[in-house]
Amino acid sequence: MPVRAILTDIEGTTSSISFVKDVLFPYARRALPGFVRERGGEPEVRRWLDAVATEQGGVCSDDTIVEVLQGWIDQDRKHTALKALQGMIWDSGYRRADFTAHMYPDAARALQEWHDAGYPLHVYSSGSVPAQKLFFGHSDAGDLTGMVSNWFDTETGGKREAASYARIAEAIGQAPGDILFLSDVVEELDAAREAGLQTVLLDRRQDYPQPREGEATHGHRRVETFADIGV
Ligand SMILES: CSCCC(=O)C(=O)COP(=O)(O)O
Ligand SMILES: [Mg+2]
Repeated sequence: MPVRAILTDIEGTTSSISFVKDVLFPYARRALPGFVRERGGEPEVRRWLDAVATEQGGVCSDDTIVEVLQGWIDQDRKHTALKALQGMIWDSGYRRADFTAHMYPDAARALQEWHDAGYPLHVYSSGSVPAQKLFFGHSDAGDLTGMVSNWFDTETGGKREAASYARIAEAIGQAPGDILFLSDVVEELDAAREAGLQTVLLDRRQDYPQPREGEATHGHRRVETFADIGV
């Protein structure tokens, strides 16, 4: 089937899981107490802190909210409030050049080639849209934001829900069957396939030392790098 647009995940797909788990998450974990102390009064920050308190059953002190959020980081919870707050914290890390975002060279190369060939590129990640833009804007391969037409996060819906992919297809104005979704998580690919998208599983040795083969691929086409996708 022809592909007319590409939708990609970030962590484990364009970029290594270890950069997110070993650099970004610990950075946010450490910075959280100071961030909440200094910026907890800003409406855009308070809105998400209040969302955490509500989920905990009501009124909570800021110290408790910080502990809850740090626990969610440890569990890799893909909670929209956590992701929004993490994005705000990483902003200063990127601006101070404390780190650049990992981007596999094969991913940067393929995205550039597809962009040059006229394929619209879109991103769908559990990271908040501002965090995605920071990530692509401060990547090891330079500022890649100009290549991306649309950004989607969990405000569009969960990545394991077919309805999210239907919403994305609608938003970008493409028939679901014309969109190729790339991810390292089979449950996300299952949801995308249910919505009618084409799918490819990224199964990178650095991120997944044990190849996912046979039933573990859930029938999705499996590649180890973007160079093998061959749009
Ligand atoms: C792009 S922000 C940093 C990554 C992150 O927080 C995350 O949860 C990534 O999840 P993904 O959906 O890209 O696998
Ligand atoms: Mg991923």
